[in-house]
Amino acid sequence: MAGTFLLGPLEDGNGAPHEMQLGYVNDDDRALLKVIKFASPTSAGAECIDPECSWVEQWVHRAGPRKQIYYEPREVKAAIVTCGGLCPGLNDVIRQIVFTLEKYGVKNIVGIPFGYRGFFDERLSEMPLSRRVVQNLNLNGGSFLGVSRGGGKVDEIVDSIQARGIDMLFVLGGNGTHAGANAIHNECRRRKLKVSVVGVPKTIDNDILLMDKTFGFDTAVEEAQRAINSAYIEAHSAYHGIGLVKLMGRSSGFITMHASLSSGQIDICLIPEVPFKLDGSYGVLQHLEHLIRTKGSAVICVAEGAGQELLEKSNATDLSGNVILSDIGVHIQQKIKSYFKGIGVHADVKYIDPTYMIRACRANASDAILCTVLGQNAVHGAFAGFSGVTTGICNTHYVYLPIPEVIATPRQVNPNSRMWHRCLTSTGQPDFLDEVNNTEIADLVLDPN
Ligand SMILES: Nc1ncnc2c1ncn2[C@@H]1O[C@H](COP(=O)(O)OP(=O)(O)OP(=O)(O)O)[C@@H](O)[C@H]1O
Ligand SMILES: O=P(O)(O)OC[C@H]1O[C@](O)(CO)[C@@H](O)[C@@H]1O
Ligand SMILES: [Mg+2]
Repeated sequence: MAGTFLLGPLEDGNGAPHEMQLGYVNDDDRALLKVIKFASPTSAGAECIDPECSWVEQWVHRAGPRKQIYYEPREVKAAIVTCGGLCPGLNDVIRQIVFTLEKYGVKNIVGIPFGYRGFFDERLSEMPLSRRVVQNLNLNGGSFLGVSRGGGKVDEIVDSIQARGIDMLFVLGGNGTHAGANAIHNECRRRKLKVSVVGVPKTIDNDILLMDKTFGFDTAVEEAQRAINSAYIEAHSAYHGIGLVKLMGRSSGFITMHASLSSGQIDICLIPEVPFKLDGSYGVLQHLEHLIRTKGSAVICVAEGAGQELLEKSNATDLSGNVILSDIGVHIQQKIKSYFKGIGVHADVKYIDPTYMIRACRANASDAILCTVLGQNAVHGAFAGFSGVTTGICNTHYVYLPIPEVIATPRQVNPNSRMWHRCLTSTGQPDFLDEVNNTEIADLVLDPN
């Protein structure tokens, strides 16, 4: 059921609509996924398939509107769902999906409330969406539709999709949400349902593979700097002041690394990807003592997933099965206090945990643009007949990627990358490991993951 997509209500000189001849993406357009040819596996940030670092060209579908579309817009029912934790820009993406669907001529657009839960909790009703409803959503953080974790069997969700007559499902979420979206896509295929399931990756953690970044990340970094700046001011205004800021990042330290770099106020940056020890020689506490004795103050930025091996495990999980982490921020705060008490040196520790404040704010300008492009491309992808894909930006180009490829593992900071080395140069911190563990660094350097 292919048709022609008119690019908006453009008018000729006489006020009559006309068809845009340019501006479409050709189905065979591709973007190159990797753009560096590494000469050696030891080269900074290298990702190699063999010791020679053989060059493998990997191409992905270019995103954007196609001249031929797969659905008849007036017959389409489209649904949007937002799952997982909050992220700046969710409302911007919802808004752009609705705008773009309406441009195609889709009339039947609904929001599924509170994540996947909205598909199976009978107390929750779908929300009709239109330009009028979503017009000002971008002015606020959060999700207009609500979010949730956990629950819902894929079978039941697909039963619900079938019963509601949904043709296009736009799924905004992180790794877990995308795993769900892929399972929904597979089940729809198994039942031979003509449903396009298209993802838009959402995560302040920036932990989705293959993409330059995910929406919400820039805003999170910018907001994190406010907390870092407060910690810096507190630390520098106190006698032997130590500021400690904990930021989100369950398994990836991107927010912590980028906020540390951009603020320029961090002396010690701790992320999940790089092991460290607190006690003993080469430990964080000893370096902190050195900073207090030489500079008089210090600021530490730690990702929530860092140093988990130093803490007692709770083994508890959230509703989605994600491990509930022990609080590394509180732990470090206590360790600093008792260390300085033990050596008889005054230390004034101020601990700031801005995590939810960072996640709940509205998107900044650069994320607002990214959300606009991703939201619009999600709709173009569905109309092109794609399913089981997600939208992203790779090497500055907008593309569609198969969901399994981007969620195979969480994307992590490569400790051998130039960016981590820039961070170390900026903070001036040493490696917080003793000689025995220094072999672990060598392992990390050679491991592209
Ligand atoms: N493997 C899976 N198959 C089907 N559904 C899943 C799977 N993993 C997670 N989900 C569902 O996806 C939704 C979101 O998952 P989760 O809470 O892990 O958030 P997320 O999308 O990873 O976002 P965040 O980055 O905020 O953690 C939940 O409703 C969860 O039940
Ligand atoms: O407290 P919640 O809502 O489960 O979310 C916390 C999680 O959200 C994330 O930011 C991902 O969205 C993780 O880094 C963090 O562990
Ligand atoms: Mg997740």
